[in-house]
Amino acid sequence: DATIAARILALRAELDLHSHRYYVLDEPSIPDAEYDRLFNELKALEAAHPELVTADSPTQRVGGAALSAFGEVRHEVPMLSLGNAFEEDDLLDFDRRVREGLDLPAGDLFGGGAEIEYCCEPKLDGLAVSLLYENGLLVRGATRGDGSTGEDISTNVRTIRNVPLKLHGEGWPSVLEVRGEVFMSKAGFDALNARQVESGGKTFANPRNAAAGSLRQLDPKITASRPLEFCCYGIGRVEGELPTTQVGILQQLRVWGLPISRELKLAKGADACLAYYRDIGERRASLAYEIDGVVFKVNDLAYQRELGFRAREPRWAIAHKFPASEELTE
Ligand SMILES: NC(=O)n1nc(-c2ccco2)nc1N
Repeated sequence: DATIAARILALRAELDLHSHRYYVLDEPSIPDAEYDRLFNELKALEAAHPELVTADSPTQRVGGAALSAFGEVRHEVPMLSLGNAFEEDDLLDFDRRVREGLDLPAGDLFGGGAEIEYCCEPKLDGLAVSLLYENGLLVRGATRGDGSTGEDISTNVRTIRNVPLKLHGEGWPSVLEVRGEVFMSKAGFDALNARQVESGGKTFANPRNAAAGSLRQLDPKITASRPLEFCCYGIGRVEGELPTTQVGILQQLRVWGLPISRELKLAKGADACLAYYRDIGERRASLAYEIDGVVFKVNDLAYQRELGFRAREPRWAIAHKFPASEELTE
């Protein structure tokens, strides 16, 4: 009846708010035990009134039966990998190529000429994923695959606790494809391997393999049991309005409930990018997740479009890698 339906809607709204504060704002608002109590109350009410269940209810994260195979997804906007910089000079070359590509003055010996603004982030070492939202609802998830065709992992991405099943607030585009990295934290990885040893399951070599193996499970219940996280870093297909800078878009995605990197920064010019690279490099061991470099992207989207994509890599972005860690060379 109406009061039950109202209670169900109130519980969903409250649970979504707590998830948003916990996963996106990093400001938990209630103890986990209280969250679980509300969640169980909603689960019980929905079990008694199945006709009131909707796909965006927090109880609908873990799908049903295991798939026999993954469907295929065609990426309308190709998901490309990044070109690499290894040395400082490679980064300076990148900045020079960007300025040349935009017909901007190369800047005199003393670094004159308007500096290019870059959006800076750590390069998470997980696997790239596309999430498609239509009218604010999560309707599909896909792996990068070969950049043009990926695997449909929609039931599995729904089990990732910090992926919103429904966008927050309002004003989001009717079609919004977001791209980001699915990864496992160092602590989550260690705990998973410990559990695998206990249960006689196989252990994983590193968090990236663990994330890939967990996400590409045909049984969503296994994926749901793995400590996966998602971090947004860009967009694909969009029908509607978005801010006109990379940083502005990411900050807007966060408002709509999508998690972004807490290390996001705007840098003016190549020297500021080098300072960011050095700062993240110094803090790398203490980060909660594995990274293999940092990523610099031209912040102005009009500039990004003007620079376009060379063959298979964006001209407007570069991954600046750290030296491979010593254990890899043993
Ligand atoms: N792995 C990672 O953290 N990435 N990957 C990109 C990317 C890949 C292609 C365009 O952008 N950006 C970030 N922060």
